Amino acid sequence: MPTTIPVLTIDGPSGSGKGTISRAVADRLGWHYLDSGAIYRAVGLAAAWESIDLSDPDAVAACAARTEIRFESDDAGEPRVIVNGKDATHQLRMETAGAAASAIAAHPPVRTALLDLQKRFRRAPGLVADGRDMGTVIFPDAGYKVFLTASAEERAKRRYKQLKDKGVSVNLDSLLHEIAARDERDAGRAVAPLKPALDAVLLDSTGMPITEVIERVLAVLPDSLRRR
Ligand SMILES: Nc1ncnc2c1ncn2[C@@H]1O[C@H](COP(=O)(O)OP(=O)(O)O)[C@@H](O)[C@H]1O
Ligand SMILES: Nc1ccn([C@H]2C[C@H](O)[C@@H](COP(=O)(O)OP(=O)(O)O)O2)c(=O)n1
Repeated sequence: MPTTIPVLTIDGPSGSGKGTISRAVADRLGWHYLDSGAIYRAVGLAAAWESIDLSDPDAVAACAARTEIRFESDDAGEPRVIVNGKDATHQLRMETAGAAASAIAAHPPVRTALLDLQKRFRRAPGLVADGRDMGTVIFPDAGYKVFLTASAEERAKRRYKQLKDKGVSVNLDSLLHEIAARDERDAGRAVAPLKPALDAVLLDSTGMPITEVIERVLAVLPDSLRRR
């Protein structure tokens, strides 16, 4: 039976603001939130914990199928990601985890193993789904789709500031290099590559304050859904 639970997809490259904007919009709407990148990051981390060769599609897919991932909030309401019972929130945000996620995400059997898990996030009253293939593969029937971008330089600067604020020592040039390499791999893979859905609204957030991006994304929805 076709579902009528509304979905807003927000896809785009690393550092474009998907997580920040998706969380804020989900909060404003009172909808659920799917951080699909955290799922790929968690599988990459779990595979590393088990010393699995990340270039082995079947071994990583088997690991994806048995990895337990829980999304929780701490006492301050901050999101925590628990992987196989361990709080991996901090580790998952490192660029090394992003690179591992991007590597294992290129394997078709890994993506297949994670399909149902992602689709199950579609629950009433609605879902904001953040990733690379939310509007193209996971929720192609979503009524509302945004493809969020920003220049590579701006995205690297945002990530630099984000990691520095977390006390992580980083180098802007190497971040720019890593982000460009990840963009290329995510957009160049054969299965579910990073690309806008044909029916997505393109939004370039270069130089645009977060508050304005949130309003522009909310404007994609009809009034009836924006009112709570
Ligand atoms: N429009 C914006 N202007 C300035 N900084 C932004 C903007 N959008 C997001 N950021 C900041 O950039 C960093 C990366 O954003 P994030 O939401 O993690 O991106 P993504 O999920 O696409 O990788 C965060 O520190 C966030 O606060
Ligand atoms: N739907 C998704 C989400 C993420 N991935 C892969 C590709 C990305 O480089 C990594 C990490 O994604 P994530 O959204 O956490 O990364 P950023 O926050 O955008 O830097 O996972 C994917 O292939 N498909």
